[in-house]
Amino acid sequence: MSDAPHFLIVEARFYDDMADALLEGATSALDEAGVTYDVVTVPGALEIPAAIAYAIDGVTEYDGYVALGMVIRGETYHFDIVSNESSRALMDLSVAEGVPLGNGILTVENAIQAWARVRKTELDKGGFAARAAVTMYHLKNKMLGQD
Ligand SMILES: Nc1c(NC[C@H](O)[C@H](O)[C@H](O)CO)[nH]c(=O)[nH]c1=O
Ligand SMILES: CC(=O)[C@@H](O)COP(=O)(O)O
Repeated sequence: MSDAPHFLIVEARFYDDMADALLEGATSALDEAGVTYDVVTVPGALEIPAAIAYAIDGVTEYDGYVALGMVIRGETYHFDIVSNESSRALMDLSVAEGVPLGNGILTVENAIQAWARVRKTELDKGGFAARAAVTMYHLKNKMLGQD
C-alpha cells in the first residue's frame, strides 16, 4: 500500500484541447510532487463541485482535489453564472469539508487569454492549481500534527 498522497483531478472538458493542456500541467506537477491521482471528467465547470462532493462521500479516500476547467465569456450572463458559481462552490467545499483543493478553473475573456494560461511554457494554471492543492495538503497535515 503506497504512502503517497492520493488526489482526485476533476476536469471539465468543455474545450477539449485546452483541457488537455491544463491536465498535462496538473499531472506533471503532481508527478513531481510524488502524488498519485485519479482523473474524472465532467461536461462543464458547473459540474466540477458536485463531482468533488460525490468523491468526498465516495468509496475512495482522496487526500486532495484539483479542479480544472476553462470558462470563456460569450454573449450572455451565463459566463458570470458558470464562473462565479463554480468557484463559490469549490471554496465552500474546501472550507466546509477541510479538504485541500486547487482551483484550476480559468475564467477568461477570449481564447488568446485562455491559451496563454494553459500551456506549461507560460502561466501553466493547471500546474499552479495542482501545486496549490499539494501545498494545502502538507499545511493541513502539519496543522493536524500528521506531517
Ligand atoms: N460556457 C461554458 C460552460 N458551460 C456549461 C456549464 O458548465 C454546464 O456544464 C452547463 O450549464 C450544464 O449544467 N462550461 C465550461 O466549463 N466552460 C464554458 O465556457
Ligand atoms: C461561459 C459560457 O457559458 C459561454 O460559453 C456561453 O456562451 P453564450 O453566453 O454566448 O451563450
